[in-house]
Amino acid sequence: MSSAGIHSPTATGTSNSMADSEHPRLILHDFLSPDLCKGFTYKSIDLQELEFIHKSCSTIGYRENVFSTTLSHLIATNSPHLILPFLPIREKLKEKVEEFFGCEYELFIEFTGLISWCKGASIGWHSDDNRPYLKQRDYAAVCYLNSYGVDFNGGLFHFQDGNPATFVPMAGDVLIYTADTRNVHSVEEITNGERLTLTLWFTRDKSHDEDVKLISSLTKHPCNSSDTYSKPYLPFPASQNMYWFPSEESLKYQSGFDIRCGRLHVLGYQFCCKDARVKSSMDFSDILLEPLHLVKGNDLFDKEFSNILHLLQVVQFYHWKGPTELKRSEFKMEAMNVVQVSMSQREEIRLLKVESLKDEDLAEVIFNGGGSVEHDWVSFCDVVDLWEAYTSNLWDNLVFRLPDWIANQSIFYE
Ligand SMILES: O=C(O)CCC(=O)C(=O)O
Ligand SMILES: [Fe+2]
Repeated sequence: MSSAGIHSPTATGTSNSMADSEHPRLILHDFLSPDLCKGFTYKSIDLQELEFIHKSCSTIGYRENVFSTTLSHLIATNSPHLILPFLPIREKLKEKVEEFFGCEYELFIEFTGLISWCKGASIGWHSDDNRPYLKQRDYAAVCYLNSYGVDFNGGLFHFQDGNPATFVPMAGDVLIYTADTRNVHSVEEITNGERLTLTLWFTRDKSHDEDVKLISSLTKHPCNSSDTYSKPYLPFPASQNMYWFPSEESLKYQSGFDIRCGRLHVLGYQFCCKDARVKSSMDFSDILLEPLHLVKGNDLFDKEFSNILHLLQVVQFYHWKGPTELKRSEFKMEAMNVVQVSMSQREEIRLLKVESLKDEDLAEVIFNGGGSVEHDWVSFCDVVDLWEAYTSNLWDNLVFRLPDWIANQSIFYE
C-alpha cells in the first residue's frame, strides 16, 4: 500500500512489538488530512462533509446524549448516496488496521458510523467486546472529526493500563486498539459542545460483515432499479421516535425536542407547512413529513422542501459550504423568492415550534446553540442549486458503482 496521502503521521507504536504488546494500540496523528484521498477519483476527504451528513441525518444514539448516523440508516432514509463520502477513509482505515495487526485480507468491517457525544455523555471502563452480542469485534478504529478545547470540552479518552494513559481527541487523529480486555478504556463526560467521531469496528467473522447487510438493503432499494423518476434522492424520514430527545420521552412527546427541529433552531431557523394547517387536525409529526417552507425571522423562503429532512439537509449543506465562502453570484433578487411571513403563518410557526421543541433551552444546551450564524438569502439561493448538483452527482456515482458491489458482495471505492 502506498502511504501517499497519509499526512506526516506521528505514529505511536508503529513497531510490531506494539501490536504484539500487552496493550496493542496505535495512534495516528493527522491521519485524516485533506490529502488522504488524493489518489481517489471522487474527491479529497473533507471532515466537514461527514459533519454535514451527521448534522442532517443522525438519530438518537445507543447511549444517553449520544447521536449516531449509521450506513444502514442512510440507506433506510433514502440517502444511500451519502455512504460514498465514507468509503475512501473506511478503506484506508481497514488497510491500516490489517497492516498494524498483521492480518492483511482477513478482516471485515462490522460497523461504520458517525457518533456524536453531547453535554452529559460519558462511558466508564469497558472493552468494546464486553457484551455477548459484541464478541465478534476484534479491533476498533476511532477517527476524531473535531477537537477538544475547540469544539467541545471534557470527552478525554483514557486507557486503564499502559501508555498513553490519556488521549486528547483532535480533528484528524485516529485511535486504533483491540476490542478485548487488553484495551479497557473510558471517555470522560462531555461538559459542552458536540464531540464527533467516525467509529469503525472490525471482525474476522464473515457472518458479521457489514458490507453483506448493506448490499442486501441496496439491492432492494430504488437506486438499484432501472425505473427513473425525477429527484430520486430526496430523503425520507425514519419513524418519529428516532428523532425525539431524550428517547424516554418519545412515547408521549411532552418534554424534550425533535432533534431535527433542534438543529434548525440553534442555527436560527424555523419552518412552516405550505397550506397553513389544512391539516389543523394533523399531528406535528405528520406535518414534518409534508412539504415545508424555511423561515428566518420574518422571511419565508418561497421554495418547497419535500419534508423536514430535506429542509435540514439543505440548511446543513449551507452551513458546511459556509455562507461567506460561497462566491456570490450576480445579484439575482428577482429569482430569489423571499416573502414576508403572514399573520396566520406566524401563528402556525409558533404552534409547530411549541410542539416540536417542548424544551428549547435543552436543545440549545445539547446542540451548543445560541451563537450568531451568518445567513443571507442570496447565497442561500445558490446553495439550493448546489445541494441539488452535489446530491444528484453522488446518486449517479452510486448507481454506477452498485452493480460491481453486488457482484463482489463488497463495498469498495478504488
Ligand atoms: O469516542 C471514543 O473516543 C471512544 C468511544 C467508545 O469507547 C465506544 O464507543 O465504545
Ligand atoms: Fe469503547
